This record gives sequence, C-alpha cells and structure tokens, in this order.
Amino acid sequence: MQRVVIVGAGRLGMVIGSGIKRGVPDVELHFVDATPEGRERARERLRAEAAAAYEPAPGDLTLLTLPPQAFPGFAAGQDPHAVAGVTVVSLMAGVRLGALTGGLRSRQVIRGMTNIAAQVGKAVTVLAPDPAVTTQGVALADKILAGVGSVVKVADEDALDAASAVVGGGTALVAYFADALAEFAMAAGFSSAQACTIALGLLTGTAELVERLNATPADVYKPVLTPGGTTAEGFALLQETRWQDMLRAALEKSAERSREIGGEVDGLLKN
Ligand SMILES: NC(=O)C1=CN([C@@H]2O[C@H](COP(=O)(O)OP(=O)(O)OC[C@H]3O[C@@H](n4cnc5c(N)ncnc54)[C@H](OP(=O)(O)O)[C@@H]3O)[C@@H](O)[C@H]2O)C=CC1
Ligand SMILES: O=C(O)[C@@H]1CCC=N1
Repeated sequence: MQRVVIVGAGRLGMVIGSGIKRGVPDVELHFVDATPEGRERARERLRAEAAAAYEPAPGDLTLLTLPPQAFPGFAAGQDPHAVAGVTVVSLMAGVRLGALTGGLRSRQVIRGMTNIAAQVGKAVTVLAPDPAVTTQGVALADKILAGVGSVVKVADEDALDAASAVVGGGTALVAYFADALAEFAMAAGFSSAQACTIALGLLTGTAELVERLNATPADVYKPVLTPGGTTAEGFALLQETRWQDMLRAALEKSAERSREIGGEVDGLLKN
C-alpha cells in the first residue's frame, strides 16, 4: 500500500486528503499536524492516522501543506537520512526549490501548487520538480495528484508564483465572480436558492462547454455578444472600466506576494 503523508491538517491538507481518499485507490493516508485539534480533525473526518512528529518511511510521498513561514522550523527538526528515501511535494505558496532542498537536505523535492477543487477531483496541480528528482519520484507525485485532478508539469519554477495566483487562488476568484452574479440575481428578486441555481448553472455549464467543444474561454464568450444586443452593452462597460486589466493586476499582486513569501522563507532559513 502506498503511504501518503500530509504535513499540515489545515484547509488545504484536509481537502487534498479527502480528494485522495475519494480518487486514489490503495493509499494509506497519514497526517502530521502541530496541534491536537488538527490531528483530531484528520482522524475524525478522514479516518486517517495522525501524529505530531513526522516519521518518514522509504517510498513515501509527502505533501507539505504547512503555512510557508512554518516550513523552516519544520525542516530544522528533520533527519536528512530519513527524508532521503521520500518524494516530497510542497504545495506551499512561494517557498522556492532552493529553500525546500536546502531546508530538508534532500533533492527529492518537487515544488507544486494546487487548489481546493482537489476535494471533488477537479484540481489543477502544477509541478516543478528539482532536476535531481528520480523518474520514479516524479511518476509517484504525478499518479497521486492526478487522482485529485489534472497535473501540469513545468521545468521552470518561476511559473509557480503565477500558479499561486491563478491556480491556488483561482477558485476564490471564480467563486467571487459567481457571487457577484448571484448577488445581482437576488437584487433583481430571485430567491437565494434560485440565485444559487443560476450561479451554479453558469459555472458548470460554461466549464462543460469549454471542455466539450475543446474550445478556449474566449471561444465561449464571443458568440454570446449578439451585435446590438444586451450582453454586448454590458461588456462595453466592462471593457471601458478595463475590468480584465484590473483582474490581471490583482493576479500580479498575488504572484508578487508569492515571490515575497519566498524571500521571507529564505530569510528565516538563513537565521
Ligand atoms: N487554502 C488554499 O486554498 C490553498 C493553500 N495553499 C497552501 O497550503 C498551505 C496551507 O494553507 P491553508 O491550508 O490555507 O492554511 P491552514 O492554516 O488552514 O493550514 C496549515 C496547517 O498546518 C499546521 N501546521 C503549522 N505548523 C506546523 C508544523 N510545524 N507541523 C505540522 N503542522 C503544522 C497548522 O496547524 P495550526 O493551525 O494548529 O497552527 C494548520 O493545521 C499554505 O502553504 C498555502 O500557501 C496552496 C493552495 C491553495
Ligand atoms: O492565499 C494563499 O496564500 C494560499 C495559496 C494559494 C491559495 N491560498
């Protein structure tokens, strides 16, 4: 049975754990968490083993879902010989490969980013392996994370700061947008349940169209803009207010914060 150890039973750790339980067969799920509450959460909700100390075994896949700033303290307590036989995937925003490999004193490390859609098997996970990770290590990470959604591999870890913004935070942006649509429907007199049905239909219907038509999102929105019609009128206002530029700027802010967190963690590791 493949052991998967999730370090950090917080929001992301629990979601990934539940996605793995649901979507990946023959996995023995273990949690490590700093607090009794975190460990209890993992035991109760996921019926997983949970411990305070990280005790890796050769062949494990370890997923790091700690707060980035907690990584240096966590890494300092680890025995590099024990970690050597393990493939480690960090899902922490900003923490750079150099910090991960230096902190853990192992090169079997992959920097990744994912999102909470893992809970329903629909995450996108971006992986940037350290060049020294074995083929088996990459294949193991790929197999487990493919069980909770799609996997995208990149050679340059710089893409991971953008991924923090658009992949990690993207679910929040999409839900925030859908929330505005639902709010509009409610303000127009639809009940909260009806507004939710409308928002959900828009999210799933649009996603399915993009998928089934093998299209891009732009391919899907353009045919709705009937010349002289209602949607084009509203879109004109969005374009006037440079709404897409605003969204890009917000994503760039998030990516910048990811780079900044990377710097903070590098600083903590040096001290
Ligand atoms: N939330 C999300 O949607 C996403 C989060 N991420 C990344 O996941 C990581 C966690 O985020 P999130 O789940 O939101 O945060 P949470 O604070 O909910 O989870 C972090 C968990 O780690 C535990 N923890 C802290 N220090 C240690 C330690 N030394 N050893 C073991 N466990 C520890 C915390 O325990 P306690 O609370 O008791 O301190 C908590 O349970 C971050 O690095 C974030 O960048 C990435 C993509 C998406
Ligand atoms: O906001 C954060 O820092 C984390 C990483 C991406 C999503 N949540």
